[in-house]
Amino acid sequence: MQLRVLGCSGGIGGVARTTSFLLGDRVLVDAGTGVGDLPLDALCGIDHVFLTHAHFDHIACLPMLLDTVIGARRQPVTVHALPETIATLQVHVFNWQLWPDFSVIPDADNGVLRWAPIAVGESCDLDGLRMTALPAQHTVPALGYLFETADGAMAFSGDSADCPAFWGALGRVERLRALIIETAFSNREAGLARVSQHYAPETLLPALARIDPSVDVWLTHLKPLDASCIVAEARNGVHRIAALNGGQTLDF
Ligand SMILES: Nc1ncnc2c1ncn2[C@@H]1O[C@@H]2COP(=O)(O)O[C@H]2[C@H]1O
Repeated sequence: MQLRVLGCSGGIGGVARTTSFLLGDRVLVDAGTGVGDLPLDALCGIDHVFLTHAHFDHIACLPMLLDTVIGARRQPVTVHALPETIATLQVHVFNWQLWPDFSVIPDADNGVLRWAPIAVGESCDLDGLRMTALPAQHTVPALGYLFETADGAMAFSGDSADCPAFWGALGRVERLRALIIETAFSNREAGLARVSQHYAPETLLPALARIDPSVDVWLTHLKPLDASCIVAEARNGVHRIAALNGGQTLDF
């Protein structure tokens, strides 16, 4: 299966788009601003959205995606997320003030938006792709995800500060090919990384020591002003470590 990076930046400006990955044709992971670059037929083909958390940079395009595709959908778009994330979006986004409640549009029995609560450790099987919710540690309830096919597995941290349970879960994964790990801040912004619950290289490197050297490490959610500095600080001489880029594809 192919993962296509629609967006992976920790900010905006120029070609930067915020977090969203397309797995195959039907599954979206997060719905940041990168979703808006997809052609209309690709938008209409999205059946599942897996959200890591409710922050704006990860959900910005979800409301407009639903409004755009409603006329082409025979089945709802299923949005998988923690119950707390769903509650936040129901109260603060799909509240008829910021945006209409698409879970009851066109009518209450046939909403184009279907909420599907998911818990840490829970899996969802979709045509040869297994999605498993992984623990994360952020300022709001958050998840990472494990993507598995018959060929291999890839893990995504979502937005997170150091999370021993995440690394523990990865230790039990067979055929882990790649890790997409957020490293939002450089070491000189370590204080901000701490309060906003993100990695900086100084907190990432000790955790990475637990990961087999054969696993490719892709850094994501880099704050644009510090991106090159973050990558330089994160190189550990053990793993292949590089910044994820918008438009890039990864096979797993
Ligand atoms: N005190 C703070 N707590 C949380 N986020 C903050 C704070 N100050 C600045 N931020 C920024 O707000 C952003 C919200 O989204 P992120 O978690 O991706 O990254 C966060 C930081 O860049």
